[in-house]
Amino acid sequence: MRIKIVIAGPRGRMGQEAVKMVLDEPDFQLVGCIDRKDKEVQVPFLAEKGIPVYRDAEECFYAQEVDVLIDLTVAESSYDYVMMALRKQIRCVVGTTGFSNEQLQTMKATAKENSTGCIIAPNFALGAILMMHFSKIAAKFFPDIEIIEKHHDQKIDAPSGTAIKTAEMIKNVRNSKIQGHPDEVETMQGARGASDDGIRIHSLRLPGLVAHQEVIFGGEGQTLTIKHDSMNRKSFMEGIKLSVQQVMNLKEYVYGLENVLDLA
Ligand SMILES: NC(=O)C1=CN([C@@H]2O[C@H](COP(=O)(O)OP(=O)(O)OC[C@H]3O[C@@H](n4cnc5c(N)ncnc54)[C@H](OP(=O)(O)O)[C@@H]3O)[C@@H](O)[C@H]2O)C=CC1
Ligand SMILES: O=C(O)C1=N[C@H](C(=O)O)C[C@H](O)C1
Repeated sequence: MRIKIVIAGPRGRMGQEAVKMVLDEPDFQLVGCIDRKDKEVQVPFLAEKGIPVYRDAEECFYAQEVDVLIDLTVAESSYDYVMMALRKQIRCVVGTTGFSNEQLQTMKATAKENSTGCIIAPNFALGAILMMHFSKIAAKFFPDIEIIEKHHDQKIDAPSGTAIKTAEMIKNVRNSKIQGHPDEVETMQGARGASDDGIRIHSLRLPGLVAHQEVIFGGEGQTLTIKHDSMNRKSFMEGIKLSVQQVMNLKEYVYGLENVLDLA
């Protein structure tokens, strides 16, 4: 039996790539898409294959038998789609970033209440998962850390979901630390970037970029840089594919792809 999938956000940069990936994967079946624009708006590949596009998520979930919702939209809509899906015991694979902690906690609780799998992955690129994993290891030895994330200039949220997740993973192994000079002064607001428990996060937005992150560790007489670059959005597709396969066997919420990979 093929896994029946609905994609939310099929016109987006990620959504278009995900539509191609799902259509190319013999074990997957794209049964519909959710798009906020009218049905007349053409989404590449969908019309010619006769795949229905729904403006209303409720209508989509009512009309189609769905195993997995893949959401690649914005936090505001994603939260509503995911909550609706989980309440109908439809598993979710979510790449969307920019959720509040409260939204994440509510989705977690709803997945549990409905015994339904939900993978929220701020980054689906396997290299990015390793970059975060290696950073967690390095942080045990080098507690002075700055994260520089660089993205295309159409990205809405800052810092990136990946940078937030990286800092969170590091905080699990590093004691709280105020970095830099204790009397440090910003003569221009924002010069030192954001601070998450002392870890500095800098967000660059430029045309020409896709998705890139460096985690820089400083120690006595040395620095260590762990860096990952996504050159295109195909880099995320292997992780989405894996998440769809894994979520079929899950009955709860998982935040981060490292939790379904064997990194030992
Ligand atoms: N986890 C990962 O590995 C990755 C995650 N991302 C994340 O995925 C998300 C999508 O990224 P990307 O494809 O570049 O973004 P795009 O802006 O290209 O696509 C977003 C899509 O969501 C739609 N959308 C926007 N607002 C709403 C709304 N209120 N209701 C319904 N649909 C809406 C947009 O429609 P419209 O055109 O009408 O605005 C568009 O089709 C982002 O959160 C991004 O951070 C991105 C890359 C990798
Ligand atoms: O918006 C993007 O493009 C990306 N968003 C994700 C994030 O916020 O970390 C993942 C990747 O960096 C690309």
